[in-house]
Amino acid sequence: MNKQELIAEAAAARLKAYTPYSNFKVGAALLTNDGKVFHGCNVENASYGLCNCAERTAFFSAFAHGYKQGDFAHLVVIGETDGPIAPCGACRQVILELGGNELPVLLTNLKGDIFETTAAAQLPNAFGGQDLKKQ
Ligand SMILES: O=c1ccn([C@H]2C[C@H](O)[C@@H](CO)O2)c(=O)[nH]1
Repeated sequence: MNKQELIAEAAAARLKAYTPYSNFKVGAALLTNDGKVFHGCNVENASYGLCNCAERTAFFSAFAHGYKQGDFAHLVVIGETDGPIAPCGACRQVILELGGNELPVLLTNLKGDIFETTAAAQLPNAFGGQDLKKQ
């Protein structure tokens, strides 16, 4: 699957977003090394703090289907932003741990602006499992 096809998957995922509160729809497409694509969309809730972003939805769905860090080839995220969408801090933390440092991340918008980065580049000096002292 090429980048444009994966962007199209993310755009399709975006249309499934449940956003009665923000009306801001985000889509994600997470490609696995064996060629499967997991869709993610943001899913909101009247209890605002329970809203889940598109990026985390995609990763959690992939993990629920048995995929794990090392199994992913590419993440694409799309939203209706002026420039390429910028994942929130919580998602950067999750993308890094579940996707791994080197995971290529393509951020885009409905106009086709593209920013290509990696999971680690999106969260410098990250907190991680290595920081947790074993008791
Ligand atoms: O990268 C992003 C940024 C925001 N949102 C969602 C969270 C919330 O539902 C809405 C507004 O913040 O957009 C995402 O899903 N991904």
